[in-house]
Amino acid sequence: MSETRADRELDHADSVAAEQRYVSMLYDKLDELRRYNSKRLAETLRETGGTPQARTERDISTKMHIDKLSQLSAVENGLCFGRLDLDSEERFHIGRLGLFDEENEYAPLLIDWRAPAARPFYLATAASRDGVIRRRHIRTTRRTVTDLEDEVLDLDSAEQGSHLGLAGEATLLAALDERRTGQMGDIVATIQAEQDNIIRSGMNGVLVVQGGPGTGKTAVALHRAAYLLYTYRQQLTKRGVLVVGPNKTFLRYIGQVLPSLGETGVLLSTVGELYPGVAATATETATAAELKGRTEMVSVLNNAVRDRQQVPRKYIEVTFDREPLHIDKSTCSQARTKARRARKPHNEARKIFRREMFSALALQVADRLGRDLLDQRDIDDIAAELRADSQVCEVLEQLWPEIEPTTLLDELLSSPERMKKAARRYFDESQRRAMLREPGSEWTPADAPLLDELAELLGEDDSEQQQAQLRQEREELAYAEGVLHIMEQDEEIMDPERLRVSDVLDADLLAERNRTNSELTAAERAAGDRTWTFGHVIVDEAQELSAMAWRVIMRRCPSRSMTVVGDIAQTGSAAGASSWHDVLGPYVARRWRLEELTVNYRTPSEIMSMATPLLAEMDVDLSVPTSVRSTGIEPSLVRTSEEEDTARTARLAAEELEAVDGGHVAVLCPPDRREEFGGEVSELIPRAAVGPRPEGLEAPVMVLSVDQAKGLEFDSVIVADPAGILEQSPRGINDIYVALTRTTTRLSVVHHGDLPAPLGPPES
Ligand SMILES: Nc1ncnc2c1ncn2[C@@H]1O[C@H](COP(=O)(O)OP(=O)(O)OP(=O)(O)O)[C@@H](O)[C@H]1O
Repeated sequence: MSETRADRELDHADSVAAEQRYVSMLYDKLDELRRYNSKRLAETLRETGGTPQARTERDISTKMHIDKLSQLSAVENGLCFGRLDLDSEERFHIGRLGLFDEENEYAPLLIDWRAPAARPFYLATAASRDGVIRRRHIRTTRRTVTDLEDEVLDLDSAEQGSHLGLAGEATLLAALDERRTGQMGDIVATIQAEQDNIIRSGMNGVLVVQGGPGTGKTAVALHRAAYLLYTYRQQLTKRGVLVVGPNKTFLRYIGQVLPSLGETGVLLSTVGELYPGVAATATETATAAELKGRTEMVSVLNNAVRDRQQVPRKYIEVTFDREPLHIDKSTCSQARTKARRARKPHNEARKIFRREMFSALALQVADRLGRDLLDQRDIDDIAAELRADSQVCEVLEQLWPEIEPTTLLDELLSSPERMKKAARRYFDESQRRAMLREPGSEWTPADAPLLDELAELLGEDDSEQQQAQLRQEREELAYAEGVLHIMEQDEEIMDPERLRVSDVLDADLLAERNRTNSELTAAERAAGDRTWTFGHVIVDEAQELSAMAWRVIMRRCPSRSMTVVGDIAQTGSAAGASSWHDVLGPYVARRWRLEELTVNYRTPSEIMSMATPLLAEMDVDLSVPTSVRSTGIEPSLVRTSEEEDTARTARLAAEELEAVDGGHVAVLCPPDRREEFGGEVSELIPRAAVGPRPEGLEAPVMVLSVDQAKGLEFDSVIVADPAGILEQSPRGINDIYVALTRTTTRLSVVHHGDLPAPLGPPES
């Protein structure tokens, strides 16, 4: 007898009910663990005194319970999302962390998605089952099971399978159709096979992940960080993992993904922030940024440092011991050669220069007094007097000053003479002029790698350490506040009657305890330390980095255990990459491996049909990713007049905001018209955010230039004045390509005059 629809619905309801029982049991287990850790933490925090060793042990156990609690609170949503039924009649539930049954020989109740046993959940196909007969996707809202999707892996399904080989297609599409929230979410429940292979690729060496827009490169990179931390925990907790992103807005956009996977020990940073103590956020011309990003700058900076190691033309006369003393060319020249030969950074070699100078000058003074009458002790005394003499010291300071990276770079970039001396072999006059600026100007992102390079050439100094210390203290405080917050949340869930943690501890006190026990995670310590080297480095939007920025990153990762993620076709900055080989060759020759992602999860096929022809215009040999979704919504072309285009765009933004019903809209326009469009849009939609402010991600509408929207996505995108974008960008077509592919659903192009050629033929 054939199964009726009603039968199937009944079966489905039974299955949902059975899964609900299992999932509820898992949440009970989670609560039990939270209660246990919370109690243990409260106990350790209340203990005082004891031997230093007892204190250290207590601190370690405090830290352990805190980490465990934050991990347990991170997995609250979507704790369990899958089940595997195997040929062997075994059944495993898959989720965000591992849970075990202590009373039953630690049998697994829930398998961490990163464990080898969970792998078939992502990889098994009907053609290659790996012992799996059924894969079940379990959808939940809070603690309630809302739906199930079963994939029976048999030959029938192998024949009917999705043409893109997608696993859990309905669950995947449901996830992709959700409104965007302004924050990237994790994809742990719906990782696809090609993504899983990259996530679990071995840690050593450089892995390059090339993929078109929306192929999940960022998502994959972050899940890979979580996977590596799980698999190589010992190695990586010591040195930490660094994720480098293009700007602060992007970092804020991706900031919740790792915590939602229970990982907090990862440092997210821009290249600029890797130089602690300096906010490199000012803007400058694209030309200046591009020139500063070239490798020639290494020689320029080297010259600029050597230019601070002077010898007088003849001599400089000072009065010492009421007699004239000549600080002469030959003495200085010999001391300088010795100091340079030591091959130490300038500020460290300075000590050698001074030591040589004081000894030589002491001999000069001794000669004057009659050297035969003096023994070595007398000469040492003279040298000591010279060291204490302010006039002598002042001259030596002029000849070989102690100098900080910020001072040197500021003086170099604001002095045509210094620039000429250091850069004339590499940059012509107009290029040098393009880099010049007022003394004391704010730092730009392209300055940060130069400061970092200079820090290497000059050597460490105290001020940098002090800044690092300050920053660390701030972070400790923020961390402690976070801990209290987590503990309070847990208390709220479990035991409202108990003494609140904040009644016995405050954030300052907890930060103080952390400071003394120095049990910060590697990532937290690394944030304030320029010389920190990481266990693994992940670089996102890697195509945008200049040659100088790559040098900073490579210095942070001498092991070259790296994941480099990007899309050569999306390179927007003139200093960015046009081939991975050019970028990586200088550091690892050909020893890097390439993986490609081929499926576009973000941009619907209707929009890719408009974006794809642009690839042909770029000088890149890349295939177009295939869209998973089509929405039936064609891109809309809105022709307007030059005078009207801002007002029309603003009206359209308001209409789109209604259409996306609680979703997010972006207006992407040429950089120099951002304020103009921003002003008009804000008048109509006061909550709109103009420019790349991280908190702008929460606004319903953002007005951005294309480079500021890199890596982000929106429910609706309006590309305003495409001709202006093409004209103003060093890689205009790439920018239009990026702009068109930021949308998950709706796209409009507002143009005056004919639509620029790459977007289609002129309208009749
Ligand atoms: N397996 C998946 N399951 C669910 N969503 C996914 C999956 N893979 C990617 N996505 C979603 O697709 C969108 C694009 O992902 P992501 O931003 O990582 O792509 P990208 O390759 O970095 O894009 P771009 O280079 O254009 O910035 C995101 O919303 C992401 O959550």
